[in-house]
Amino acid sequence: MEKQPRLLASQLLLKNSLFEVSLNRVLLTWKEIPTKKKRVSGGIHHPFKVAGPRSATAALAWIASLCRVNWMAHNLASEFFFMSWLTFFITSQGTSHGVSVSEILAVRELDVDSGRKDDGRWQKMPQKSTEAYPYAFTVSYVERAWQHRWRCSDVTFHCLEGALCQQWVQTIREQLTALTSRPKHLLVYINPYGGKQQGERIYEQKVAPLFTLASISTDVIVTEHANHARDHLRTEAELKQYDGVVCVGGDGMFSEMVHGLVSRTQRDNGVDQNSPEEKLVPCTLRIGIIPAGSTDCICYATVGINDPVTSALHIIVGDAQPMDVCSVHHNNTFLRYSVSLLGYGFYGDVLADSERKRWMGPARYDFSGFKTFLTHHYYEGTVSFLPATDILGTPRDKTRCRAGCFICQHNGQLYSEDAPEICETDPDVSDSEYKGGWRVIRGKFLAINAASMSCACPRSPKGLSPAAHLADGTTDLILVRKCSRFNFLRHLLRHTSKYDQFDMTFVEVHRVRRFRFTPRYCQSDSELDLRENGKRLFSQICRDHPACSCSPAYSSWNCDGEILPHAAIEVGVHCQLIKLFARGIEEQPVFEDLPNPCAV
Ligand SMILES: CCCCCCCCCCCCC/C=C/[C@@H](O)[C@H](COP(=O)(O)O)NC(=O)CCCCC
Ligand SMILES: Nc1ncnc2c1ncn2[C@@H]1O[C@H](COP(=O)(O)OP(=O)(O)O)[C@@H](O)[C@H]1O
Ligand SMILES: [Ca+2]
Repeated sequence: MEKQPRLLASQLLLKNSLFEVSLNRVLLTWKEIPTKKKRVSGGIHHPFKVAGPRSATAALAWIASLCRVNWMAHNLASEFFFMSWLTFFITSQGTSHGVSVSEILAVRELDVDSGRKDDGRWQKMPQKSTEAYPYAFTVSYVERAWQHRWRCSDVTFHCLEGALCQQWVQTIREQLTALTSRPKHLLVYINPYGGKQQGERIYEQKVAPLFTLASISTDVIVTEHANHARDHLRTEAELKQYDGVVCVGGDGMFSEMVHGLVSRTQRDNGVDQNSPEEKLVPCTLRIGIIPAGSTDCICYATVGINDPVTSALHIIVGDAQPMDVCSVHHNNTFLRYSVSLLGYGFYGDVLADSERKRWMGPARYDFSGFKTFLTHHYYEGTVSFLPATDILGTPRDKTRCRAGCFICQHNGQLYSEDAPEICETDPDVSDSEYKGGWRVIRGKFLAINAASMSCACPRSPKGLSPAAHLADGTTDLILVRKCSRFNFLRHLLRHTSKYDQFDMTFVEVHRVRRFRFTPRYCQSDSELDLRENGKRLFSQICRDHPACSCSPAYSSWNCDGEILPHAAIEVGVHCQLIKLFARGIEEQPVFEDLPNPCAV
């Protein structure tokens, strides 16, 4: 990294030891000044002094718990490396600590005499420092914890003189003000009925205090009915005064934000959403999501964890992650947008069944998932798709979409240059054909899924399509053909293990820019409206299947947790149409459970 000029450098007291503290445009660092008196015996006390547990006993307990968790999570070989790394970590004499200025949340002066911070919070002051170093300031910053979690950590420095203390506070504040990507004013929507109905509590207890700490002002709306947030965003909200919109809820609530914002942007720019070929205008406002839902796959796949504090901190530091959005049309009429899963067959049936069991909370998906698995329905139809052949990456890659993803950058660039679509030559598949660059596949499917991102969630930490990208302008079309119950179970279980769910003869996956689906029994003139005419056409099917152990003619589409009213749809991907307050999943050291000691 280019050496940055120092803005400030002082000797300050931290936990009764003198530290050389320095600040430049990118880093705040503090390094203990060794004195004979303060020499620390046994390495364990030292590295944890600032960033970890507050005593050696606590540190040992903490390490023990990490080992326990790690033992369960990793195999023996990785355990060995974990212990070697930990031994190195414990015995190293590193005493420098650093935090990136972009991850400082706030700085405040401390009223040492009263032992009270200027935000009204109390803290215990060490006796020695109050006497010798009577002025103090506290820096709150992002600390990385286990499995992609972020936490707010504090470090308090004590100064000999009040002027020096003020100079530090003022300089850090100036640095923070210069970070223009940080939001100052947010519009927040809370769904009080999402997930375990904890949205309001989560916001009040975990998120609002962090926004206050970071001097972010908010207008908060607790939604009163479904689509309240969508309609407010689309028509009423005075968006110019906000730096972003935030929802507290699940993927359904996030979908409302996307619909409100995307529709508003198209309307303001005179774009007709009903035309499937229309190029949509990207939204400028960023969307934040505080997870309080049932699946929380948007958070899981963009941040790495469904943790409200982590998501709030990503909003505060002003992260920006572009994301693809699929538009779904039927007969040149706009139906919905999708950012995660479009699923026909299995996931459509799970959703349709689970909607009647909302009272069960998130467990409804497990119940309906099991029930749908037992029914084992398949659906006939034709899938046509435009393969994305001009891009980097395939759905079978081992690499994953991570923070600063090169594939998303590269393919996003291609998309904005409107690169021509190139098509493969004839395939050697009996029930598929090519038509003008489109590939056509007819068959009987247990599931047809389009994953525009990995769709990782607590039920499936690697997701429906582990190598899918958040912002590459494509969606991964997964076709699961009719197979035995046993094989389908094997396929489903592979979503929860390290084994490849696509490496099965009845599963195929294609990275596509557009696709269409037409169910076999689709009436071309008056297309069946599933919402009004939800009954399944068993009688038609039974003529084809005399034994009558058959499936209904139609499933429904699960579009990010909403049921679509039509089975025949056309889908197009709009590259990087929206931006989230996120940065993609950060790469972590091999042993993810360890905190980052911020050593420089
Ligand atoms: C026998 C073991 C089966 C394990 C299968 C696990 C596969 C799970 C993949 C789930 C992908 C979920 C993609 C996200 C979909 C959400 O948009 C949607 C709505 O979420 P929310 O608003 O929070 O309610 N969730 C679902 O459709 C749930 C699907 C669950 C299927 C078991
Ligand atoms: N106040 C409300 N009352 C009823 N439904 C609501 C309300 N606010 C939002 N919704 C709807 O609730 C649905 C589920 O919300 P979501 O936050 O995604 O929770 P979950 O993850 O449990 O499905 C969304 O489709 C949203 O439109
Ligand atoms: Ca994508």
